[in-house]
Amino acid sequence: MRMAVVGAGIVGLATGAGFADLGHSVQCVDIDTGKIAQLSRGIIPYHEPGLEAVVVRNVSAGRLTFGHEPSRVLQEAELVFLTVGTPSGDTGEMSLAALWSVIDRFEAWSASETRRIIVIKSTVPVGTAERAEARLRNRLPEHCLVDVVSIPEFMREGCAVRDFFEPTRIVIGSANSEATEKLTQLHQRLPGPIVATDRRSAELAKLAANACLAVKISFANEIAALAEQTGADYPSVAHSMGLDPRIGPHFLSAGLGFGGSCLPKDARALVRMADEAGAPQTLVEAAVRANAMLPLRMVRKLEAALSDPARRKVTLLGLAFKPGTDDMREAPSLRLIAELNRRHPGITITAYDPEANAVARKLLPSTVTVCDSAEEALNGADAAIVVTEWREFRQIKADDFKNWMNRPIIMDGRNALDAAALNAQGVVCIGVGRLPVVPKDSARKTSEAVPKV
Ligand SMILES: NC(=O)c1ccc[n+]([C@@H]2O[C@H](COP(=O)([O-])OP(=O)(O)OC[C@H]3O[C@@H](n4cnc5c(N)ncnc54)[C@H](O)[C@@H]3O)[C@@H](O)[C@H]2O)c1
Ligand SMILES: O=c1ccn([C@@H]2O[C@H](COP(=O)(O)OP(=O)(O)O[C@H]3O[C@H](CO)[C@@H](O)[C@H](O)[C@H]3O)[C@@H](O)[C@H]2O)c(=O)[nH]1
Repeated sequence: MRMAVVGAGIVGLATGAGFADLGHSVQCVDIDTGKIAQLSRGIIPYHEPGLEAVVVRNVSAGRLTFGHEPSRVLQEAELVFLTVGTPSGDTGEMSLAALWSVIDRFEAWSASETRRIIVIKSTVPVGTAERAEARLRNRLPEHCLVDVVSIPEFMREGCAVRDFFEPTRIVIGSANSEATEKLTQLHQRLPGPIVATDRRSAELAKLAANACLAVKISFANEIAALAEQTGADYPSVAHSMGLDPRIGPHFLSAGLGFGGSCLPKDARALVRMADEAGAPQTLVEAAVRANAMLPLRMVRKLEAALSDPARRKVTLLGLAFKPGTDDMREAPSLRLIAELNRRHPGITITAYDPEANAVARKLLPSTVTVCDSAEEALNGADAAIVVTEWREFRQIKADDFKNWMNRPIIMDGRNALDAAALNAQGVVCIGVGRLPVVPKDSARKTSEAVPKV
């Protein structure tokens, strides 16, 4: 099938390259001409494991091409995926500016051509597919028959390629049975259940799924805080909870909370949309509020372990919003840096991320020194905070921490390190929701357990 993808970002590129790999002829279009120039040379503009190989092999096979003019795609492709960004507006609403700008530029196709299907894959408020179809039908000549369908995307960054080929589910929200049939056939080569539904239900299913994940994470973080206050060990609590199949083990990790370009913005958008619809989402609203407090909570814990932080050097291990990506959109590291600078003006901050350093250097204030290795960042540091649980950080030995740092104090914001082993070897490693470190040779009371230096 001849198809086009408009918006060659994380979703668009994985989708386009994926369908090309399944044998279709795909053109990926983006208004960012720099990005298109890079892609045409086989350069992937961001870190996404496995994507380069799929792009390169399909470009070589002539199945995947790139362009920067969305207006004519309906003349050339019978199926168009819209994967443009839908960022947060000023009050949490989702901005559909990019989506409407694409829809309003589509030119008519000739009367001899078949009906077109436009699939909205971007995450959008409920009712958007209907509005898009009405807008197109108003503007295009009568012979241009078009169906706008919602197939929300559930892939995760860092495993977008795997998630394309092994989706958890494919939700097809359509008002036209022929379109549903065509799209069902198209997706049948992929594993995962196909849910055929209406457009509004598909749109809400996407927003609700991300909001549910956000609520689960905030719940985990609040229980972890309670574990700290009551002397329980949160990872053990999470393990026990997760063994109940009704709860499940996923998305129960406590730490610095959820970031990225999806969970925070989609949860805010759901709250905003729900307020307007008269069905307030108080749980999701609370989850967003609880999440926003976590960086400050981490800084307070650092203050409990380190006197006069303004005169100290603190290292952030990890900057990306999660491992496997160089994406720093709404990364917890950004809020953490802002809190450190706000509460302790003059503090020295160094940072290192295995993949996000280049992005970070463009994004971070000049007060943060982005280093090329963990060793360089940790050199002479008075404390470190594990912000992103990259595997590389688990491999740093206790002796390395002790040799490189001025004081080996690690605030493990993702419970990623082996705290017990590090503590046993003289490194103070303080996790989230964990029992405080009790030095072997003393019977200190809990509140005195971590000596302040
Ligand atoms: N990132 C994810 O893992 C993920 C997963 C599922 C769903 N989503 C949703 O999918 C959508 C896209 O997300 P993303 O992370 O791929 O975004 P992205 O920012 O990586 O990519 C969006 C692309 O759209 C392009 N674009 C913007 N306006 C355009 C226009 N008028 N014409 C052509 N191209 C245009 C941008 O230049 C950019 O390359 C969002 O709605 C997001 O919420 C994202
Ligand atoms: O137990 C957990 C799990 C995740 N996180 C954090 O939550 C954020 C989001 O993680 P994840 O969901 O893995 O990343 P995304 O790539 O943003 O994927 C989410 O957002 C996408 C865009 O909508 C959806 O398609 C995916 O299904 C959904 O998981 C990250 O900051 C993680 O560190 C936690 O704090 N604790």
